[in-house]
Amino acid sequence: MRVVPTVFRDSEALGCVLAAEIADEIDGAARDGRRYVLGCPGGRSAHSTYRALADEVAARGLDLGHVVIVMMDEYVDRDEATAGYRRIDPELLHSCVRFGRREIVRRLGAAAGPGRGVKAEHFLVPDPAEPDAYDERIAALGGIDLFLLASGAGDGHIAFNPAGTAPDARTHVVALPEQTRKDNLATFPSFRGLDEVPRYGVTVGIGTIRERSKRVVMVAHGADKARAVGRLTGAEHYEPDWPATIFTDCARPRLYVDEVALKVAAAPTTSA
Ligand SMILES: N[C@@H]1[C@@H](O)[C@H](O)[C@@H](COP(=O)(O)O)O[C@@H]1O
Repeated sequence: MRVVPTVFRDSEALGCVLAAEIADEIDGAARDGRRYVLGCPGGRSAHSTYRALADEVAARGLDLGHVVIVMMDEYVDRDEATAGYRRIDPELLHSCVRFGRREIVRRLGAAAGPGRGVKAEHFLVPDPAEPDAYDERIAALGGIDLFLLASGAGDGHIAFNPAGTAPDARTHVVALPEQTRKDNLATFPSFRGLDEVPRYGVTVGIGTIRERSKRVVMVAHGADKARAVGRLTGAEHYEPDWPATIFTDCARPRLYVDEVALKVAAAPTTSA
């Protein structure tokens, strides 16, 4: 279905509203004695939400012992000798594991207080050595209560699913297209050039996102996401050349954008 965007003044305002929604859901799950499973991207899109969520956790005195964080992807190295894959060193500045530990788990843990943060065993990352296990784990958790989603700026990748991904794809290893790797230069400014961006990733599949999410919020802000916002607002169903459009086929989809991204998306294009 076509999703009408909810428009915010800027990424900070967006993050505050989305964080309050997540805090309500975390609180509601705790009262019902349920776990709460949050799907998370690395990168810039949800950063303001993670920051604002820490403020909510502190202000409300939330205990996060029932919260499970499901990271959507990670870069991997290919071992040419064995043709096997393994996650990159989690200490590298562009590691999604590093991002998740610092910007989500540690930040929320500091806000919650000692013994009240997300438990170490509740921080999940796909393993390229056994990608199927990630789907099984997510299914065993009962699915994902809320999957926060982001779109690649230049090619519409979602998690690391490239253009042309089958709509029923499960967690899998991908060779990253050049445009995805270029997009990631902006996502992780620690990269000094394209050669430093890894060539492989492990990612939740598009089918995993669609079938296992109870609701999704696609987040896009900033002028460089204008093309993404144009595609995301224009799609009724999954369009394989812009994989992030899968969010339109997910349960209870929402699209949160900022004024700049929407304004640039709506501006007439000029030709030379
Ligand atoms: N591996 C990350 C994804 O997890 C993220 O969703 C995407 C968008 O990042 P940004 O929000 O910075 O544009 O970038 C990378 O591909």
